[in-house]
Amino acid sequence: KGRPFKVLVLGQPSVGKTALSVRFVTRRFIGDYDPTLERRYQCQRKIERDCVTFDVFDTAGQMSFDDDDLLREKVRWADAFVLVYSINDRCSLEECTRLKFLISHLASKRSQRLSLCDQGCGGMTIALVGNKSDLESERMISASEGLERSQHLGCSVFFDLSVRESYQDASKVFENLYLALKRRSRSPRKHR
Ligand SMILES: Nc1nc2c(ncn2[C@@H]2O[C@H](COP(=O)(O)OP(=O)(O)OP(=O)(O)O)[C@@H](O)[C@H]2O)c(=O)[nH]1
Repeated sequence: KGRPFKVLVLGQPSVGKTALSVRFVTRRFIGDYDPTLERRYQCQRKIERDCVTFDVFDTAGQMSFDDDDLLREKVRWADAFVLVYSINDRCSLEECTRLKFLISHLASKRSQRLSLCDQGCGGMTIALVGNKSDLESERMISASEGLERSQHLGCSVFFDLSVRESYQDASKVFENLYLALKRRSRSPRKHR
């Protein structure tokens, strides 16, 4: 109790990682940010009966992890992950797939080294988020394709949403991620 729930937000530049994190923490949609900065935000939410402190690490897109060491450090830090793509950019969805395999690889090395069952034998709690659904006319990835990909990648949470239009949806990403991790830690022996 009292330990923050640490969430790492990842994805290609300009998909809306900062917009999503800021929307969740402040309820506001803020249009433009300095793309070079990494930011960390904290906030508290009551979820079911728990008072949860969220620690959200919004990574800068440009460091899209060609450098494995940087990512390794962050994977070690995080309890759960949010992978963001933009529904009008297919490359950004492929980047989420790449990041999922990269973080799984780094996390499995971590649990092997420690030889412990960490959050369900190396399984990870991940949300896949397709952002900018307000740009319907530019859509390249349907919601059902996004959902299918999330299932294929073993993600616990999927949303096709617009951070611009919905605080509720942005907030649910983080809340559902917390609930998914909680469910999972209740059954720690379950393999994925
Ligand atoms: N139409 C629309 N634009 C959005 C939405 N969310 C974010 N944007 C815009 O997308 C652009 C990039 O948003 P950011 O939040 O800076 O994206 P990021 O992934 O943090 O980008 P980097 O910091 O470069 O990694 C900005 O111009 C936002 O206003 C959305 O839901 N709809």
